[in-house]
Amino acid sequence: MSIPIRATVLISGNGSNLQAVIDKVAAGQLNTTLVRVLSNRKDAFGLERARKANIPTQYHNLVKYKKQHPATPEGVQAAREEYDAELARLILADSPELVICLGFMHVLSPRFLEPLERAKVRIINLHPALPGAFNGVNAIERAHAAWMEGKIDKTGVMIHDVISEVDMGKPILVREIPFRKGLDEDIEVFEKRVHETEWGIVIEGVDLVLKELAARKSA
Ligand SMILES: Nc1nc2c(c(=O)[nH]1)N[C@@H](CN(C=O)c1ccc(C(=O)N[C@@H](CCC(=O)O)C(=O)O)cc1)CN2
Ligand SMILES: NCC(=O)N[C@@H]1O[C@H](COP(=O)([O-])[O-])[C@@H](O)[C@H]1O
Repeated sequence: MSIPIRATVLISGNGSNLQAVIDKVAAGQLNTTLVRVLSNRKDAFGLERARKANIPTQYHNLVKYKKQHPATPEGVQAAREEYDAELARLILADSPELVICLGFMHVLSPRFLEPLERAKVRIINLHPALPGAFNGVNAIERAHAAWMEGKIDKTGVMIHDVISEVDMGKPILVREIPFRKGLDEDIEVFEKRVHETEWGIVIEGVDLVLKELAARKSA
C-alpha cells in the first residue's frame, strides 16, 4: 500500500459517515491519514467521534465573523468571505491532499475554493440525492415528499467533486435508491435506508478518489 493520502474531513453534525471512514481506516481498508476533523458547529457529535479516534479537531464558526459586520446582505457576504478565507488557511496549514465534506452544512465560496485549487487540494462531498435532483439542504425530506406526491420513483446518494455551484460538481459515484410502495411511506424508515446506503458509498467513493490521488503521486 502506498503512502497514505492526507485528508481533512468537514462536518456539522452526527458524523455517522465520518465514523464509517474512521472504522475503515482503522481496519487498514482506506489508504488515508485523517489529519483533522473540522466542524462549523461546536456541538457536532462527529467531533467526539474524532477525539475518540485521536484525530485532531477544530471548531470554526461563522458567528464570530458575522458579529464583526453589519447585519446587511453586504455585511453577511463580507463575513462569509472572511470566514472562508480563514477556513482555507486553517485547512492548508495541515497540508492535506484531499478535503472530504461529510454533512458540512456551509456553502463554500471562491474565497475557500480558489486557495485550495491553487494548492491542488481535491474537495469532494457526500450528498443524499441524484445529480441535479435535490441540491442543497434537506434533500432526503424533499425527495421523499416528491415521491409521496407521485413525482418520482427513485432517489439516491452520490459522492461528487465540489465546485462553486452547490452539488453540481462532477459525480464520482452515484447509487440509486428506488422507493418501495407500502414500505417507505414513513420518512424515518426511508431516511434510515438512505443513511445505510451512504455508509457504503462513502467508503467506495472515498476509496476511488484516494486511489486516483495515489496513482497521480506515483506517476
Ligand atoms: N460551493 C459549494 N459548497 C458546498 C458544497 C458544494 O457542492 N459546493 N457541498 C456542500 C454540502 N451541501 C450539500 O451537499 C450543502 C450544505 C449546506 C448548504 C446550505 O444551504 N447551507 C446554508 C446554511 C444551512 C444551515 O446552516 O442549515 C448556508 O451555507 O448558508 C447547501 C448545500 C458543502 N458546501
Ligand atoms: N447537503 C449536504 C447533506 O445534506 N449532507 C448529508 O448530511 C448527512 C450527514 O450525516 P452524518 O453527520 O451522520 O454523516 C448525510 O446524510 C449527508 O448526505
